[in-house]
Amino acid sequence: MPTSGYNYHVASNAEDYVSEAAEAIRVRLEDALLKRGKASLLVSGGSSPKPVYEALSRAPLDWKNVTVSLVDERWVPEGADGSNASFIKESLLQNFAAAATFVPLVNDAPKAKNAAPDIAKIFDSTFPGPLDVCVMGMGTDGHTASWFPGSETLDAALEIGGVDSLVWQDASGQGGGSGFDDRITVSLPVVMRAHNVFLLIPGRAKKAVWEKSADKEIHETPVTTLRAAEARLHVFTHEGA
Ligand SMILES: O=C1O[C@H](COP(=O)(O)O)[C@@H](O)[C@H](O)[C@H]1O
Repeated sequence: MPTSGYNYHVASNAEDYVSEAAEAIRVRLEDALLKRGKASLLVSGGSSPKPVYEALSRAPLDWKNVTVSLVDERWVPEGADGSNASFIKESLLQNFAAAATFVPLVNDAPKAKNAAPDIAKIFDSTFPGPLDVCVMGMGTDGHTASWFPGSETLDAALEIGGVDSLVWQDASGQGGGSGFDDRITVSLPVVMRAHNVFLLIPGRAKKAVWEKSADKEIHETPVTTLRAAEARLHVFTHEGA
């Protein structure tokens, strides 16, 4: 399988996928902490990265100097169903990782559209430079972050020369956002500037979606655009169910 310059890690089972991905992320965070005394980590919600987050939370890093935020958020208050913030607090920000600083992507505005510029200001001052690690998930419809196929707002997120770090998205495209259509997401330029981009897509079904996406157009299968990160992209999957 040609990988156009990115790193493709195919484990033989789910257990190895989890330990290998968690270790690879740990190494990049440790490297940033050694070089700069601090590290930045953006994480996705979803089922795919969950066991990796649980393993990473037990890594004895200098977590008090790690700032964590989200790749995307569904526009629901923290604690409500579908909240990526709650999910990250329950999966990643436990054990040693409980010492990290967390920056949410939601406020009490009624719609993400109106809130995105204010949240972007906080995001930009928290993360003025390239992120150390950006962890992406993927749905079987080929979305990553909240970049949904067929969404009318997708162009704003994928604009390569765009200046907005965070944009509002209406996920009610072809597949929809699982009932969570009002969303905020990082834009493609933020991900493309990151020092390390991890795509966590466990199992044969997601692996097949990723491999087929090589020939797809980005509006049809947005995840394919991550290939542009080349050697900074680390894809972790496994051959199991
Ligand atoms: O809606 C979302 O879904 C994707 C993938 O979720 P998964 O459950 O299929 O792993 C996730 O990456 C994204 O952060 C989330 O908002």
